[in-house]
Amino acid sequence: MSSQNLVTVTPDKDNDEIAIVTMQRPPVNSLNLELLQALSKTLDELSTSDFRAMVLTSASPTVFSAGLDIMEMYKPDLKRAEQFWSTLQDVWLKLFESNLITAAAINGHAPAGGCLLAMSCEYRAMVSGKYSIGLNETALGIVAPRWFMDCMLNTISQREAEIALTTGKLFSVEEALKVGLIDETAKDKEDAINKCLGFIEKFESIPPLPRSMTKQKFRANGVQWLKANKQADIDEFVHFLKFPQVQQSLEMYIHMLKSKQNKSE
Ligand SMILES: CCCCCCCCCCC/C=C/C(=O)SCCNC(=O)CCNC(=O)[C@H](O)C(C)(C)COP(=O)(O)OP(=O)(O)OC[C@H]1O[C@@H](n2cnc3c(N)ncnc32)[C@H](O)[C@@H]1OP(=O)(O)O
Repeated sequence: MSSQNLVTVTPDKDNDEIAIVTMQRPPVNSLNLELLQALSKTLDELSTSDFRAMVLTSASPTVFSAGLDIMEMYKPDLKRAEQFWSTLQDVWLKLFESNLITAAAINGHAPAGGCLLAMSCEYRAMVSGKYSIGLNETALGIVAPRWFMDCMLNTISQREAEIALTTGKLFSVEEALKVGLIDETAKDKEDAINKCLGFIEKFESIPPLPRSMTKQKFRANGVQWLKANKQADIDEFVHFLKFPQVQQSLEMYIHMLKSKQNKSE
């Protein structure tokens, strides 16, 4: 699949000022360099378009996004790893600070980088079911970067965030609702999108510029550090990938994912 098709943008059927942005990298929308590049390009295009709002969702029936593609971190080509991390930083900054009203219709699992994308939006409706969402990096033997943490702190309390991150917690849909990691539950994807549209409607009579400036001021603390330390953050990521223990943890995690599949056959 060409990178152009990894993300689609379609106007909402009832309101052409709202973009439905769909990630479609089967099987689980894991965020590899190409999907991140497609998201980055989409966010650039949206920022200069007539759309005033976007709903981020997924074409998978059970997964919003499985987070970063682990294969980008396992025995990586270091030049590509740099580009990968830099593109992830850009996607996060563009989404977190977007002038548009942003909402996530979380139609399935959203671990780690998937949770980051959802938390970067202003509103989250998640389909009920046996899905999970959270920053589970420590469970993989890796450490969520500071800006992932800042993003979670913009969403739930510091105490809940610290416990969740140190334990690598993946919240069930009910737990996520209880701590405020999501705003609403939905019965299916269409319902989740409708709930996001309901949130977007609240801004019908609010002028866009003061709205987006207010949002960006609220979010400024979280982004300042990354903007000032972009290269240092890339260097740290690449350095981190060189640790044998990190590679070993990733290898074990990949085996675990594959054996999980064998068990259910
Ligand atoms: C000191 C400070 C230093 C800081 C430096 C930075 C350090 C690095 C920090 C990096 C931050 C990382 C963020 C991340 O996002 S890591 C990724 C975390 N993701 C996960 O843990 C999710 C893993 N996946 C799952 O749990 C399940 O796949 C899921 C529940 C999402 C769906 O389950 P389902 O049963 O539907 O699907 P399968 O498990 O059978 O998966 C289908 C195939 O997809 C492959 N897969 C799944 N997830 C990933 C992934 N994240 N990356 C790559 N590939 C993935 C899976 O292996 C199956 O593949 P095959 O069909 O080939 O077997």
